[in-house]
Amino acid sequence: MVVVVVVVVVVVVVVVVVVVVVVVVVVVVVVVVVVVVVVIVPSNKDNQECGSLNLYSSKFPPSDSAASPLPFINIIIATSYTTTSASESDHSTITTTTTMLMRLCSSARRRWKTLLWVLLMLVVVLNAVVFVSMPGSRLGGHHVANTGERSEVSEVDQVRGIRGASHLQIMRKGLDKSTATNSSSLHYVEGLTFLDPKQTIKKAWKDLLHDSTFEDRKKVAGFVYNDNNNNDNNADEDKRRYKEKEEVDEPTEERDLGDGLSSRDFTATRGRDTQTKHTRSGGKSHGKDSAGKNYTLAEVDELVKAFLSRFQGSLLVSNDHTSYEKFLFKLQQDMKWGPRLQEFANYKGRRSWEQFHHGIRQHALYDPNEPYVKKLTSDLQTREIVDVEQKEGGTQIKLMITCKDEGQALFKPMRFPREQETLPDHFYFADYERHNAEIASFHLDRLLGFYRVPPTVGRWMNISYDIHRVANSKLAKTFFMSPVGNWCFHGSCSYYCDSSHPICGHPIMLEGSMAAFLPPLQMAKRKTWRNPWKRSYSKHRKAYWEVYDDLCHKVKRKHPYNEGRRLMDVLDMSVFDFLIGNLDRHHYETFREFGNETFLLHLDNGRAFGKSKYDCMSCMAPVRQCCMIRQSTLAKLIKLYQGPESLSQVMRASLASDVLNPILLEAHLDALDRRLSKILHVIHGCLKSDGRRWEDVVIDDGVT
Ligand SMILES: Nc1ncnc2c1ncn2[C@@H]1O[C@H](COP(=O)(O)OP(=O)(O)OP(=O)(O)O)[C@@H](O)[C@H]1O
Ligand SMILES: [Mn+2]
Repeated sequence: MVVVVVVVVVVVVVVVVVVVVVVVVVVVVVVVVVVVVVVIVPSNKDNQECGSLNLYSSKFPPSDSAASPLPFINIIIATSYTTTSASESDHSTITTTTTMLMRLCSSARRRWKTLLWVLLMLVVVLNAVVFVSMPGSRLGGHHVANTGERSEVSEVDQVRGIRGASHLQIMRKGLDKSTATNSSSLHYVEGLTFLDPKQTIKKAWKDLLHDSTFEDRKKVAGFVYNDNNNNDNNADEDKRRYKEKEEVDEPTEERDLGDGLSSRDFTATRGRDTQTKHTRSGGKSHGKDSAGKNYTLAEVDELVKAFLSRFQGSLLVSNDHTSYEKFLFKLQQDMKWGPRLQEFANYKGRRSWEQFHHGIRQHALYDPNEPYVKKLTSDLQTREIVDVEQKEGGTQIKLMITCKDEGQALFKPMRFPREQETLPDHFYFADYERHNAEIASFHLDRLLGFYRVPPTVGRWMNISYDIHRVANSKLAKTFFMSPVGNWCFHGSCSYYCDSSHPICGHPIMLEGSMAAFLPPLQMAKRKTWRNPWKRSYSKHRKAYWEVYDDLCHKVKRKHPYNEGRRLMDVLDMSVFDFLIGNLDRHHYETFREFGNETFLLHLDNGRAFGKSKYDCMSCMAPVRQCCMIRQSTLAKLIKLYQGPESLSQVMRASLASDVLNPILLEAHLDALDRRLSKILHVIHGCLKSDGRRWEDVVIDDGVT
């Protein structure tokens, strides 16, 4: 009996002791965890991860610092950050406390083992329960331990949810994030206030944008960090080297320029005072290179002569001294425009982007003579930005920008300097896009009187103020500061959207192209068509038309190419792509409600102007294989060949209006003149071969 009583007492005492020990351990663990999570971890995080980024609020942490979704694992990780000794710093997730308990478990006598394991589990569960109910835990329902920001975050998220349905509707409800409270917590350009458009004296800012040279602006942009100044020196050095290389690379007598033409063919007529040539030098001088090289060809001179005598007296032929601008204006006097898009026909609106949508017609995207076009390009370049998100689709990062006037634009950032050409071993489809190619393509399209590219301008963006401040959370997470202190982001997409492909400011200002946004698809549906002369997009295969020459015969018989303007539009597109050097025209789009008798939208010209010394003769395959060209297009090309101004001259003058000028380096402008001659050479070849008549080759479909 006594023995039994003693045993019971001993057991009770032991149990009580164990319970007391466990309670003490639990209390200690809880206290440690609370101290670590509430006090140590946040400050530790700031110091460890934000580093030089502590200019920013908690909305700008590097994305990989995001907390683990499992809170108690977080605690353990956090504790191990601060308490593990050197020997234990193997990034395991075991805390000092849990290690202690585990050691106790393994060294205890067998009968206590089970009990201790249960206690260990209890401690872990308790940890979890305590953490889940703490502010700052994601499972607890709060994002950051900043209560002031909490409601705003969820409100913005809510708005974004609706935004998915109709962006414009939400914009119309007066969402203006530039004045929303989130900007208050974001110290966007501390220490760089002179670059902040809001704080800079307006005039100085205007001067910087409009009256300074490109070099001046680059210097200002790179002013803050020495590293960048060094980079500038390197860039200058590269430029010098590039120039020297250019001289070396200058086409020599023997060099084949494609399509069987060698530079000898061009120089053969150089200096020859033909009737067509002498007028070229009469053009207004724009500097050393403005006269351009003489790309006259004997065969082309012959074509021009025949054209002039054939169409003398019509609008297709002008006086030798008539400027190209005047010639184009006259030629297009009786241009067909057609009806407007139904949705916008009866609403002109006051804002430039509304008038742009109102101005879309069956036969052209815009009318360059309407005042809204100038207003639109200026708005795209200067309007305050109130919302930025990534535009889905396509391979490269592009941003959908909303300005304060609710106008929207597609922004493509600058990825590398203009001097950098497409690498020789890169396929066209692996090449980066160029913002300046988008801008230059708009100008060329307008000069050719096509009006099929949405108005596109250059814009300097303050990465922090214009983009990050108003970016949605998904995009905002990808912002960071590069090792030399440049502001960067990479967005999220299927290719090229990671930290090895950053888009960086210099140190904070970034160049890019802004293309006016077409009406939302819900209001004006578009149809995407496969280009019959699409490339294979394979390293190994060739497309049918690259192997056989008879694709045009097949295409001509097929709907919608067998009637109306469509085939001629595809040929115009081929001329356009050859001039800009764009191999990436896999598809084109049209506005559905205009049916097939409508113009083709020339969207996505970002891969153009990649190689100034190379002429993509295969881009001309549609024209060469069909041996056809629209009459008005030929007339414009001949006028530019004839002068008084060359294509490079009118392009140079047109591009000068852009804030990012120079848009194209001289080598690319020069290429335009060379390529123009080559197009006319192809047409000459068509007229000469197989006894083709003019009517078979030069097609008048009534579209000018
Ligand atoms: N100005 C615009 N307004 C509205 N939508 C546009 C505009 N420009 C382009 N888009 C749409 O966005 C899509 C993607 O644009 P774009 O083709 O320029 O991107 P991308 O990344 O170069 O594509 P890809 O990788 O296919 O070459 C286009 O197919 C077009 O439907
Ligand atoms: Mn593209």
